[in-house]
Amino acid sequence: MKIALIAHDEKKPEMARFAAAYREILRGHQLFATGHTGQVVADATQLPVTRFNSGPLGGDQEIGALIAQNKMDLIIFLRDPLTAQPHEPDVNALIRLADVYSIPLATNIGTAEILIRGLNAGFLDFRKIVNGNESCHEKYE
Ligand SMILES: O=C(CO)COP(=O)(O)O
Repeated sequence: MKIALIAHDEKKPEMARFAAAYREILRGHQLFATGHTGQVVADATQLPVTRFNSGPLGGDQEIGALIAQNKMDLIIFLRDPLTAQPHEPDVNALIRLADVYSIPLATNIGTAEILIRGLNAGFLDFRKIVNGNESCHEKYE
């Protein structure tokens, strides 16, 4: 599965603890992240992370583009609800696209815990069917 990990600055320590705690689950998947979060996750886990631009410089939009192409299966986005973000429209756009394409998205650590354990338990296997259908469509186009 393709997993996007994103955290606003105040939530980066929480993301580092989360990624380290669930390293054994995350290592079986492809990890993507906005720029600084990617560095935090890579440092915490020593796992490979594909890093995009930093959020304020377009990283949220880059991940949103992957969602629109059906190339993202799970998003953990630890948002800071107490700090105004200069790129709030980009944050909202990413969350909107996750809703448009029905991609599981956690915006806080409580939901993130449930989704990562659900991933490990196979609850996200429906994504394989969605991805399989995409291949079928490509085959007949
Ligand atoms: O701002 C962000 C998400 O909106 C995160 O960006 P960074 O991971 O580069 O700090």
